[in-house]
Amino acid sequence: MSMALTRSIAAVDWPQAVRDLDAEGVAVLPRLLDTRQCTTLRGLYARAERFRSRVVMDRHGFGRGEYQYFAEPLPSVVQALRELIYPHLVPLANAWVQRLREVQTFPAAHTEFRAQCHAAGQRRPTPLLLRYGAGDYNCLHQDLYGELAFPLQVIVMLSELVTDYDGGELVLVEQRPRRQSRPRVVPLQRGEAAIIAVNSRPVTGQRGDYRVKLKHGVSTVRRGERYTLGVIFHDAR
Ligand SMILES: O=C(O)CCC(=O)C(=O)O
Ligand SMILES: [Fe+2]
Repeated sequence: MSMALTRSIAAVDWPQAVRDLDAEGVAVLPRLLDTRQCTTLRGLYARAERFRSRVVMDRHGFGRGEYQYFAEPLPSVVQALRELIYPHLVPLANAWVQRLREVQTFPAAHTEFRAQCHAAGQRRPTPLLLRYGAGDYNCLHQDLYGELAFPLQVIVMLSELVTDYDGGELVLVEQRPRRQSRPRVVPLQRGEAAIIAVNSRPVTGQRGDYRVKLKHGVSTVRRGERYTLGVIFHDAR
C-alpha cells in the first residue's frame, strides 16, 4: 500500500468534507495523488489485461468517449483509495439512509461491505478508468449496479486543465421534488478528488427531510485528453 497515499488520506480534514457533503452533496478533497501516481494510472488505460470490460459510450447512448472497469486484483492505489476512504464516509452514509427512511446499515470496514455485496450476487469490481478526447462527453447518469449501493463515490482527476485538456467539466445536477433542477460544476485539479452522492441525499426542509436525487456527467472536452478514476464502493451484478 502506498505510504504517500495513506498519509494524504489521513491528512484530509474529514469532518469538513463530511460537513460539505451533508450541506451540498459534494466535497472536494485536496490533492490525494501526486503527478507520478496520476501518470501511472493513466498509463494503465492501454493495458487491456488490467480490465474486466471496456465500454464505448456512444454505442450505448451514454455519451462519447470510453471507460474500462478494472479487473481483480485492483491496482494497489485504487484498492487503497477504496479501503481507506470508505471508513470515513460510513457514519454519513448511515445517517443518510436513516434520514431517507431506508433500512440498510453499512459496516465499518470496506472488506465487510464487499462481503455483503458478494452475498447479494454483486461480485464484479466497479472502479473504473475513463478517457475522453476532443469532442467527448459523459451524459448525466448514476452509478448503480444492483440492490446494494453505498451512497457516496469518489472521482479522482488524473489530467491537468489547460496543460492536458480544455472543457470537460464535472457537472452535477440535483433533482429536487417539485422544483427545478440545480446544476453545479466542480473544478478539479490533477490529483484532486470529488466525493459525490451516488443517488439520493436528504435535505432538511421546513417539514423535515426530503429526498434530492443527484446525477453526474461531464461537459464536452474541447481539446486534448482527460482521464479520471472512478471509485465506487459497491460491486456490480
Ligand atoms: O469523468 C468524470 O469526471 C466522471 C466520472 C464518472 O462518471 C464516475 O467516476 O462515475
Ligand atoms: Fe459516473
